Amino acid sequence: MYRGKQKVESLYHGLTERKTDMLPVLIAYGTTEGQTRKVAEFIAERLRIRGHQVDLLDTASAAADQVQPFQLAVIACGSLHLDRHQSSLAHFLKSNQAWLQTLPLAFFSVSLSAAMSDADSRKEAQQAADHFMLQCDLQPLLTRCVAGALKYTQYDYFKRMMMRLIASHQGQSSDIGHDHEYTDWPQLEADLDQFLNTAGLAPKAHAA
Ligand SMILES: Cc1cc2nc3c(=O)[nH]c(=O)nc-3n(C[C@H](O)[C@H](O)[C@H](O)COP(=O)(O)O)c2cc1C
Repeated sequence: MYRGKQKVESLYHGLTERKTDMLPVLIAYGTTEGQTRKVAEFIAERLRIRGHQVDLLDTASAAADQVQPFQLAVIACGSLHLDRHQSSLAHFLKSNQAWLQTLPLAFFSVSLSAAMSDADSRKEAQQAADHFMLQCDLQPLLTRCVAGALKYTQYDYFKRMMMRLIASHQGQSSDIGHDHEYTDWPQLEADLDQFLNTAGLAPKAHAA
C-alpha cells in the first residue's frame, strides 16, 4: 500500500468511522479552452467505473478555496499555454502542498507538443511538466504528457492565426474551419491504470 494512503488512514483513525475507501479521488484541473476539462471528465468517468468516488474541481472556480484535505488520492491536470500551466492550478497546488505531498498524486499535462511526432517536442513537454511539479514542490507518482487539441473555431482571430502558424510549422493541421483533437484516450486510460496500480488503488478486477 502507498505510504500516503497509510498516512490518510492514520489521520482518520479515531476522528471518523468513515472508511478511507469511501474518500474521493480529487481531480483538480486548470483549463483555458476546455480540452483539459474533457480530459479530467474522462478520468472521472473511468475512476467511477472502477468503483471510486470522485470530486471534480476547476481550480479557477470559487470552490478551489474550500477543498478539504480528506482525499484518497489527487490527480492534477493542466495545459500548456506559452510554456506555462494555468496560474489557478499553480496557486491551488502550492497553497495545498502540505497535505498534497502526503497523498498519491498524478499530474497530466495537456499540450500540443505532446502530439508532435518528433521526440524533441515531446521531451520539451515532459520537461515543462516536470518543472511545474518541481516549482510546486510536489513529487507525483506519475507525470504524463497528454496530446491536446487545436480549437480553431473557439479562438479569436489573432489566436487562430497564431495557432495556425505554429501548427503548420510543427506539422499539425492548419485547417482553421474545424477543431482538431489529438488526445489518445486509450493511452490516457492506460496511464490512469498505471497510477492506480502504483498507488495501490486499483480494484482487484483491474489490478495488474
Ligand atoms: C494561445 C495558445 C498557446 C499555446 N501554447 C502552447 C505551448 O507553449 N506549448 C504547447 O505544447 N502547446 C501550446 N498550446 C496548445 C494547448 O496546450 C492545447 O491547445 C491544449 O489542448 C489546451 O488545453 P485547454 O483547452 O485545456 O486549455 C497553446 C494553445 C494556445 C491556444
